[in-house]
Amino acid sequence: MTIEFKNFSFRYDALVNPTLKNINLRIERGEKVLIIGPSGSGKSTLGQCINGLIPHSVEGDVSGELFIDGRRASSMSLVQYTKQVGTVLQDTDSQFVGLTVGEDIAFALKNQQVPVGEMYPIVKATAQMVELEALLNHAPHDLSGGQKQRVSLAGVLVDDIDVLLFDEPLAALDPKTGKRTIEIIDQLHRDTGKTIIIIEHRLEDVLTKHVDRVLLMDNGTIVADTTPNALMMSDLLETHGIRQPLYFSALKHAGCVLAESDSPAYLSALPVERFKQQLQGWATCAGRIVSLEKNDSPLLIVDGLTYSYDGEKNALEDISFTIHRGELVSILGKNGSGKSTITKLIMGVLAPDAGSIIFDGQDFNQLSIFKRSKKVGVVMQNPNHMISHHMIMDEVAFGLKHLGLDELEIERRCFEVLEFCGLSKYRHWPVDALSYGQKKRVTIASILVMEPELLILDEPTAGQDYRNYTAMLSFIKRLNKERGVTVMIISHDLHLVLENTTRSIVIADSKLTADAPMTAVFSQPQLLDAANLTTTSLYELAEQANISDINGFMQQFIETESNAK
Ligand SMILES: Nc1ncnc2c1ncn2[C@@H]1O[C@H](COP(=O)(O)OP(=O)(O)OP(=O)(O)O)[C@@H](O)[C@H]1O
Ligand SMILES: Nc1ncnc2c1ncn2[C@@H]1O[C@H](COP(=O)(O)OP(=O)(O)OP(=O)(O)O)[C@@H](O)[C@H]1O
Repeated sequence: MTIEFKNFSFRYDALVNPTLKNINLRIERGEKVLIIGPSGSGKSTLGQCINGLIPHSVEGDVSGELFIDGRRASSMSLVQYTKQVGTVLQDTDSQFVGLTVGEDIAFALKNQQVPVGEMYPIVKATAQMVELEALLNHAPHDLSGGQKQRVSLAGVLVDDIDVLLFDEPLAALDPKTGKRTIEIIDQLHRDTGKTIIIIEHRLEDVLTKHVDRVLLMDNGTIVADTTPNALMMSDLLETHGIRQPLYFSALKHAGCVLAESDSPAYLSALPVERFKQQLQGWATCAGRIVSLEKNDSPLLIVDGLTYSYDGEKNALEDISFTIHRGELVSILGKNGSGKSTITKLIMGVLAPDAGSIIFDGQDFNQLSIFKRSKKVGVVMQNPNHMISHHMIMDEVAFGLKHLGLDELEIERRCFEVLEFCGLSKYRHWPVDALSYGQKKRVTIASILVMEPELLILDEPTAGQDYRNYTAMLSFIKRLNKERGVTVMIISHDLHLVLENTTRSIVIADSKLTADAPMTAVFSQPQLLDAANLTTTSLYELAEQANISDINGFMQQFIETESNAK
């Protein structure tokens, strides 16, 4: 099945200017295409044109033509689209139709009129692919963020359709599941010859497997349509604010000169042997040992925390850790290991079955949710779960209004935070008119504006492009350094954790498995494996180049990068 856009433009009804401008693009049957680009550049909008949500569910003006398999898309019904294009959306919550995980996966099979007797083994095998078999009888809405994403992934894997569209499939997945997902998609592509379209910010993770073409979007247009290797050799990533893969940056820092024929887009294919000496030379400049500064000022002491949702299986088991004033700590772990549950217990949304939470010397279990929320600000994973106002400014100002501050002060603080979060030009916009990544920044702004003592960020960079990611992290770091806000980041983003936090707390299968400086965590493959984390491409590069002090190599990289900013 071919997809062809001819002089295609689209303008959302709510907006004055078109979001897609004069798109000319042909995707052949069986191609595997990656779409990258800054937040708000129009990637999801293009995806929605391919799966028919535009014009069937979203209103706006279309001009030009879109042909699906030679057929004019404007004459197709939504049902006709869904028979040809399967989608995994960025916001999985809006995608569930079944009461249980099993039903949800089976839904596509029902549509394909597969006999009930044949459904069960197919559902089970698909659930196994994405490690969901133990959750088949659970309600999708009771799952963790990453587990939900696996359910929608399984839903399209069983679909017998020609084109599979993945809109940020990795955003909520733990690194190992993310890697596995890319492998599954690749296998599916090779076995079935389906057309695969992946929209993703995590370029490096998608490129662990072959991709035929990369489309780079910016400001509603396709600014490059090229191969991954050619992309890497160009300055397009830098120009459009997209992060290069870590190993690629490290090679450049070490002065290695790469050519397109070296397959720079794929670490597995790179002739690392040739660069060994240079990398080793660069690594020996490092040789620092990172140790944490002693900090004797505990802010949050979690002791023996245990919680079960169903009274049978513990979602958290005897978790103890201390966060000191002024620290920037990360919490890492598998999907469903209990990370968000810790936040819910700290905030008082859930009460622990056992254990205590002491904040600034006070027993938090004795305080109301409201009192806790004045001290601890939480930014949840899914922005659509947090936003309750129609207009952006109202959303950000809400908490301050509740505190009874005067209008001018509210406006000043909101503006400052919106500016920091790269949102000031949108402040009078409705929230609905924002992309997912932009909405995420609104939720961060609405919490930051309250100036909490402890800020808990659940996946702050999911769905963010590198420019916004860097701006936001430098804001968080400034808050941390200059205003002394203590920060706890729950994340699957290993780059973020490695480069921005000093200590990592690792949870695996409801238990705490490590609490150590992050470079120490990242140089222990076994520990990472148990928590479904992966080694980063920096680690892999260092290993392939026989570098003995991998910890030092990573530290050297982090310092070089932060000096370059
Ligand atoms: N439902 C909508 N109504 C009005 N405008 C919208 C709507 N959805 C998106 N937009 C606008 O279209 C622009 C592009 O959004 P889109 O979701 O396609 O970007 P994206 O490249 O996928 O971004 P991200 O990486 O942040 O998800 C956004 O700046 C936003 O203003
Ligand atoms: N409301 C709920 N009802 C029942 N079980 C739940 C509920 N919320 C979460 N769980 C279960 O508790 C466990 C821990 O979930 P939690 O959301 O804390 O995981 P997480 O580490 O934050 O995962 P992710 O990385 O996917 O966000 C999971 O197995 C999940 O299925």
